[in-house]
Amino acid sequence: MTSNPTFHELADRALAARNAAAYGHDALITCDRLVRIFSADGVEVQALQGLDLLVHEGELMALVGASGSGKSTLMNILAGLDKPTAGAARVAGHDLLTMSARERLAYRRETVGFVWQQTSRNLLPYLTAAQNVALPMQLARGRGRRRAQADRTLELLDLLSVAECRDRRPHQMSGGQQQRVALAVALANNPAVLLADEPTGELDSHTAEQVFAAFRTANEALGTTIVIVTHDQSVAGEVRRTVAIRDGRTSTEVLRHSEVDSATGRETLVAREYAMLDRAGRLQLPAEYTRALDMRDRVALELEPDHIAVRPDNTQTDRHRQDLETDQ
Ligand SMILES: Nc1ncnc2c1ncn2[C@@H]1O[C@H](COP(=O)(O)OP(=O)(O)OP(=O)(O)O)[C@@H](O)[C@H]1O
Repeated sequence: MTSNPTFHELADRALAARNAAAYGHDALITCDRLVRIFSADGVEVQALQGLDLLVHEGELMALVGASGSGKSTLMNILAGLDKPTAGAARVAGHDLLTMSARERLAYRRETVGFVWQQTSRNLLPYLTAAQNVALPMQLARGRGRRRAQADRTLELLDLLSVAECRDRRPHQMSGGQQQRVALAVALANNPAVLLADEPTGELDSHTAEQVFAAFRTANEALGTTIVIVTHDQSVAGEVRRTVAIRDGRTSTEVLRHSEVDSATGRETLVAREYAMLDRAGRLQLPAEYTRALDMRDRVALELEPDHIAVRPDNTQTDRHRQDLETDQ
């Protein structure tokens, strides 16, 4: 039985709630119960159904999920190209729900950079690589400081190992070179966040590796926070954190860290999978786990000192067995 709280206890609780850090206060990207509903021909599609996600400054992380799970919807919202229906989304201090059209334009030019899957969507075909990289700087800051812009253009092309492409137009470059130049374009204004939607989707595995290496270089050398949507297992397997989206919500997360074998001195990457617990206490159990134990509709929970046990609901099978026994 719970006793009624005293006035002092209530006052302490109110103070603690006021002082509690807001969800995601120290994150660069905060998605808090994000909802996006599309209506087409009178039919509603809930592309995001209360998605929670935190990304911290300096992270390089991957988002994975089946087709239709909501990855592109989330990326378009983070890119400032689409608005959520409900919930909260903040990127580098910008509130993506309440931004004015003018702030949205500045946000897209200066706070986020993006690289899309289709190489043709990333680069202007009639400009050289160097002109493509310089363009966002000219649009954001006007035509002044041309020397500084030219220097930064060359630095970025050099950093991403495509300096030799500076005077070539997109059709004179390979697919991998185009994506690395696209990365330089996206980094031109030194964005806080770089978003990439299947950037290696149109490339063979060897070229994909080189392009992914360029993303890693950008993350390590410039400290840019990077979120990559990918189907590519070799990309998803190489980042420290992979978040899976299922039915418009974050479902599981794989964290990787390196461990050094004390005997051989060899370094290996160790991965561990976690399920996401949202703030309402909801948890998505992996489908293969629930299938393996034939868990449906209802499960039994038991609180143990250091874990919570989730067991199949045996009352249904017990009742079924009792029914059979009574029939005999
Ligand atoms: N503009 C739109 N109008 C109506 N429904 C949409 C729209 N955009 C997305 N959807 C729907 O929202 C859901 C999520 O789509 P989304 O494109 O975000 O998935 P995805 O995970 O990126 O898939 P894929 O890997 O195939 O690109 C899907 O059911 C999709 O049909």
